[in-house]
Amino acid sequence: MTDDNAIAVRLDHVRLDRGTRTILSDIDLTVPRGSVTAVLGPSGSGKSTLLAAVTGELVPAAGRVEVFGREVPRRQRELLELRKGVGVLLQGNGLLTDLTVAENVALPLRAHTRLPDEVIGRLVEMKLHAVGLRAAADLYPRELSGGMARRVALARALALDPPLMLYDEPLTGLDPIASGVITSLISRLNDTLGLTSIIVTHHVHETLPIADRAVVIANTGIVFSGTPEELQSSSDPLVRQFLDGQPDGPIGFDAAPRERAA
Ligand SMILES: Nc1ncnc2c1ncn2[C@@H]1O[C@H](COP(=O)(O)OP(=O)(O)OP(=O)(O)O)[C@@H](O)[C@H]1O
Repeated sequence: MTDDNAIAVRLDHVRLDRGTRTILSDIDLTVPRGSVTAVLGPSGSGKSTLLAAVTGELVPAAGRVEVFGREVPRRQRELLELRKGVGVLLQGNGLLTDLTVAENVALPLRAHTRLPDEVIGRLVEMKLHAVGLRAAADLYPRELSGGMARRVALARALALDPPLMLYDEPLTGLDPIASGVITSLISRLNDTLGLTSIIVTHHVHETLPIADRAVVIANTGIVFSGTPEELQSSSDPLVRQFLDGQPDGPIGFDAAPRERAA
């Protein structure tokens, strides 16, 4: 247990394995409440794996993961309770195609609350308003652009008013304008709703302007942690290779992450 209310997420000496492979090891990370933290790193470095440890989907092989001062529980019932407080926006949006936009956003409210239809309707309207899509309530996902679909998924992730938002590659597949809309929405929602946000991405240049903290993972560990300004001015060869997109250097882009003895 930590008594530090200023911390939303804390990883303490965490090791994360997938099967017999160690993906991340000895990870220490603190995410301050109210902040936007960008978790950056090359493809396959373990960014999504890190998020899976925060949602309790992946149990750490070693160490401890805390969300709002509580260790991420292993028992299903407690885990479900924790997950109600964690909004997750996945790359694929996960919208159900035979439901309207409003019905998609209502899903978490129907699954986790006993609110009357009328109240759910009002809440859905508010969430859609928050992402600028109130007028799209009766459309079906196939009628939406990629950027609109991502915003609907964002409204749905916000449905239960989670204090913590996790974004897994929120800009993938979006054009620069839609990317700009999503990044400014993430930032605005974080500030106006008093959330804490973790954004996992390889879109460094689009994400850093809205980030308070940046973390770079590579070669099974955290190779940088600091402010976006510190990141940009870092002369660490690993960090530079990643930021400048150089194929040769200390990060083996094409190689599978190194195996480590457990
Ligand atoms: N469910 C799983 N079972 C086994 N291996 C997995 C699983 N999920 C991910 N991995 C492996 O773990 C490593 C890290 O994957 P992860 O998806 O966390 O990386 P990432 O940094 O998010 O990559 P990307 O940017 O490509 O999504 C990869 O080598 C991947 O193949």
